[in-house]
Amino acid sequence: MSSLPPSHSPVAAPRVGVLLVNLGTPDAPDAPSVRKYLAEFLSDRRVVEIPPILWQPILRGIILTTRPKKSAHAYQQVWTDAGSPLAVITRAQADTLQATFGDDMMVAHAMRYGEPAIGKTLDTMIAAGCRRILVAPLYPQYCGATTATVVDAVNAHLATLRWQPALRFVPPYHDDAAYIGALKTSIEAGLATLDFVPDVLLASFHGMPERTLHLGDPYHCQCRKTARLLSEALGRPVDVAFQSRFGRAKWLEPATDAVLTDLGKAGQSVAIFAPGFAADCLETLEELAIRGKEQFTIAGGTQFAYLPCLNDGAPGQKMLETLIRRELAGWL
Ligand SMILES: C=CC1=C(C)c2cc3[nH]c(cc4nc(cc5[nH]c(cc1n2)c(C)c5CCC(=O)O)C(CCC(=O)O)=C4C)c(C)c3C=C
Ligand SMILES: [Fe+2]
Ligand SMILES: [Fe+2]
Repeated sequence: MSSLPPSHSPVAAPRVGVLLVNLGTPDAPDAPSVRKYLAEFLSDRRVVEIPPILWQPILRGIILTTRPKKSAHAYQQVWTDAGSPLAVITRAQADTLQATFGDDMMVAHAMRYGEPAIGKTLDTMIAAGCRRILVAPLYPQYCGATTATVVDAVNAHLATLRWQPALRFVPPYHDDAAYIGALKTSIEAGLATLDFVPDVLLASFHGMPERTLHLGDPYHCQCRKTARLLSEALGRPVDVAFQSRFGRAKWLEPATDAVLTDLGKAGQSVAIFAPGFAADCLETLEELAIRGKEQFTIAGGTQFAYLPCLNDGAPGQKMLETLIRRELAGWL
């Protein structure tokens, strides 16, 4: 540092950085905060592929005037003293990895929508000396609406920089032995706490418009492959359903709510879990554990269990460490 001319901007010692990225969540469980979040999320052309000239009037005129109040009510059911579950858990995942890797490496987290924003977090990492950054989109199954939009946002920020860091991305891990093994351990631990043996194990993945499958998005096939490998690892069948339908288009089927209703009517017991979510969030805690249970019970079902996501538990953290160490080869 001492050899730099006085006019030279300060240069931190070089480090490797890891950036975990998840979807994002509102700042508070109230309608204005949810509106701000949904406006950013649903304006992403990777998420809603309708041309903006047609979509923006629908978004601004209908969706953002009606949905925020309803969604805020849903967020209130799952909000914690520390904040939105997705934010709390993602932060804990990054903090635990930071402790694992130690101070030679910097572990940060960011959200694709809302805070902490990807651009600002990359700036902080670069200012701290991260000249090599590994970005880990926390989506096991690749999807244009999730993984690709993270890659787009990171690259868009790099396009604004004079001095770019070297960049790598953790690839989708839907069939990785470390991921399947972590799911198996976590699901078996969850099943061991139940006072019944479920007739059906149901893996619920976030849905997508069906047309994305026909357009070549590998998401559907990767969800199916995860379920098949998990079924082989557990040594028993795993059924698949897709949740959280949004809008009027046809989405991937079968729909989770319809499957739960059918299982309730048939008098079958169920343990449901969401392997596509790295962290519990609105879509798992409210849609599955609360509303899904209601749908199942109203249909006549009696034995229902929701098993948590990998979150910041030991199996999930070990898996993230394994994936990250592998992708850092030659950098550490
Ligand atoms: C895990 C993968 C996800 C895919 C694929 C995905 C696609 C997708 N989602 C919407 C619309 C909404 N999703 C919402 C919440 C939400 N979605 C994911 C993940 C995926 N989405 C997560 C982790 C969350 C939870 C965020 C949280 O704060 O806990 C919402 C907001 C909530 C609501 O108003 O219902 C919407 C809207 C679309 C349209 C889409 C693909 C086209
Ligand atoms: Fe979603
Ligand atoms: Fe498929």
